[in-house]
Amino acid sequence: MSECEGTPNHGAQEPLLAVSMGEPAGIGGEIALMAWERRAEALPPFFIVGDPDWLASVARRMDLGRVEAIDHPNQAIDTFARALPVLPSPVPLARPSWPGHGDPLNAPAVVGAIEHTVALVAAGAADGVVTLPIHKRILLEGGFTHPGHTEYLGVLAGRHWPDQPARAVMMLVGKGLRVSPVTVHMPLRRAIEILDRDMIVATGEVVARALIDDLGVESPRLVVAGLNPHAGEDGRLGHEDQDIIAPAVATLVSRGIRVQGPLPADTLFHAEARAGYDAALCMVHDQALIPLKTLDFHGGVNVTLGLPFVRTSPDHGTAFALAGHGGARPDSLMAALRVAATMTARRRAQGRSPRP
Ligand SMILES: NC(=O)c1ccc[n+]([C@@H]2O[C@H](COP(=O)([O-])OP(=O)(O)OC[C@H]3O[C@@H](n4cnc5c(N)ncnc54)[C@H](O)[C@@H]3O)[C@@H](O)[C@H]2O)c1
Ligand SMILES: N[C@H](C(=O)O)[C@H](O)COP(=O)(O)O
Repeated sequence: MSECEGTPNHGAQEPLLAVSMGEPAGIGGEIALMAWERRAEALPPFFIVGDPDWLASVARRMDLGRVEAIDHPNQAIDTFARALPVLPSPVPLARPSWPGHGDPLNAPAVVGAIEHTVALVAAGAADGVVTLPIHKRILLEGGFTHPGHTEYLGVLAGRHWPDQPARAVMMLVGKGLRVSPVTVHMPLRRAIEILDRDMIVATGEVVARALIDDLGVESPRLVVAGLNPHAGEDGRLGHEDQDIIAPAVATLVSRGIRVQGPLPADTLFHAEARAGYDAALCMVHDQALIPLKTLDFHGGVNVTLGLPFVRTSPDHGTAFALAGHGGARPDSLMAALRVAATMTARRRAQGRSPRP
């Protein structure tokens, strides 16, 4: 497992990462400033896409870092040496933001920053996207219609790269573990209702491809978790394992992917089990994210696979209770920046980077 320890390639062209501002009332601003203060710890240069006044006020309140507005991403690398660069997003905040008090009226600015960040990468102005956490309920109350970044980034990929079919797949990576949920942000009851063979096969194919191309695993070994207790106990504790998951695994095997399953999920994540595979496909969100966040909450990184561009994120959310109080740790964001830099360097070496 190398993603979280990987150092960026400071070669001829340094990776430059565009970071969307996320929820302004959350901890995103302060962890970005903390990460900038620790830029000497093998962090790639990055700039925030968002509201410069908002970030400057976070910096003043928390006595953290320095902020400098830039007009174009090509100023970011020079600026990064003396201040955290902020490129104004085309959609300004509607109202001033207070730590811990998200405002749905600011949702268009939060979403606008995500959109602009992807547009910059599509235009070749940055290598990859890192997103600061959004607050999903507040965005939904503000009119956003997508349940998370992962789903929306799939839509934006189609908008900017119409000739490159994308299937956005969530993967969380942390020390010794990579997990991908097949169903993501939806009620558990609905996830079980819609789970089908095609979804598992499509997710498995994206994961296997990305492990090779983006994460440097030459011959990936996948495992697929069962859905029911003990993977259904041969149909006595539920039918999905036999009727849906086993046929999906057979299809993946027939397509040349090294994969086993369905395996009982309760015994899939202990140390010896983890040593036996490179990524686990899980059937529902929490089946994947609980083990990852338990093992490596502060080092975990959320990566979106299957896109024409690199996107990573810290594995945590807006942590409203911490915002403005100084207790937030920047570790997961720093890991996300390093993983994005490693992935973009790899894509550049393969001739797959949008940045010339
Ligand atoms: N990438 C993202 O945009 C993302 C990821 C996860 C959750 N979220 C969203 O964030 C919101 C809040 O979610 P939540 O409360 O379930 O999870 P959370 O990750 O915000 O907080 C969970 C716990 O971890 C702590 N914590 C989180 N980040 C920390 C950090 N950097 N340093 C120290 N402690 C930290 C919090 O104080 C809290 O106790 C929700 O709307 C959720 O959807 C967004
Ligand atoms: N499920 C993710 C997690 O808990 O880390 C989180 O909601 C972020 O998802 P997006 O990156 O799709 O917003």
